Amino acid sequence: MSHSSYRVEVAKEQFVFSAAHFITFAGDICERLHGHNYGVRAAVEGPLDENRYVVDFIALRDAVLKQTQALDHHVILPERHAEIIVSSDEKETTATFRDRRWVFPNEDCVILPVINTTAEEIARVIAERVIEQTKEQFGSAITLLEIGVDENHGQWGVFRMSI
Ligand SMILES: Nc1nc2c(c(=O)[nH]1)N=C([C@H](O)[C@H](O)COP(=O)(O)OP(=O)(O)OP(=O)(O)O)CN2
Repeated sequence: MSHSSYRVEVAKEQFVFSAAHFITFAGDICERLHGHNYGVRAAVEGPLDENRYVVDFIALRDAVLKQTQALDHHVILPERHAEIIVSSDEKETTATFRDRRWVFPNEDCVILPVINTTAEEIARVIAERVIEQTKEQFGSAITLLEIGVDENHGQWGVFRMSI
């Protein structure tokens, strides 16, 4: 049986956010704090509406842009890592990994509901927020949302959710 679908994609030059992070990998290796100029793209699938749109890609563009701007020029920290412990007081946010410690002004930080601040996990958080932000406008029109986050000129983490 053949299968056909419609899809809109947005991959704009403005979808860049410059942010600092560090991840752990291979069990107990913890990167040094470093930055990336992250790129983002988004795609939505679903049937065509009365405009012959899947969704208005201007609305999708604006929703993605809001999320990239929220991350731009911040330090991205994980909320759910077992060993990177993040805590904030009224002024500062402190992250620790074993005997290492980083301290930042609160306003410089974005703490995300992720285990590790990988491109894949950042993509998931952006996807969840885009869905939340557009749910009234897009309603039940969309069957799939995909968000890609590029860490370094072609190294993409992609999250796809069926809706
Ligand atoms: N699937 C994933 N793999 C990797 C991720 C990721 O998010 N998902 N992340 C990393 C690290 O964050 C790493 O810092 C990637 O940064 P990058 O600068 O690309 O790494 P390089 O060591 O190659 O840096 P250069 O400065 O370009 O030499 C790793 N893997």
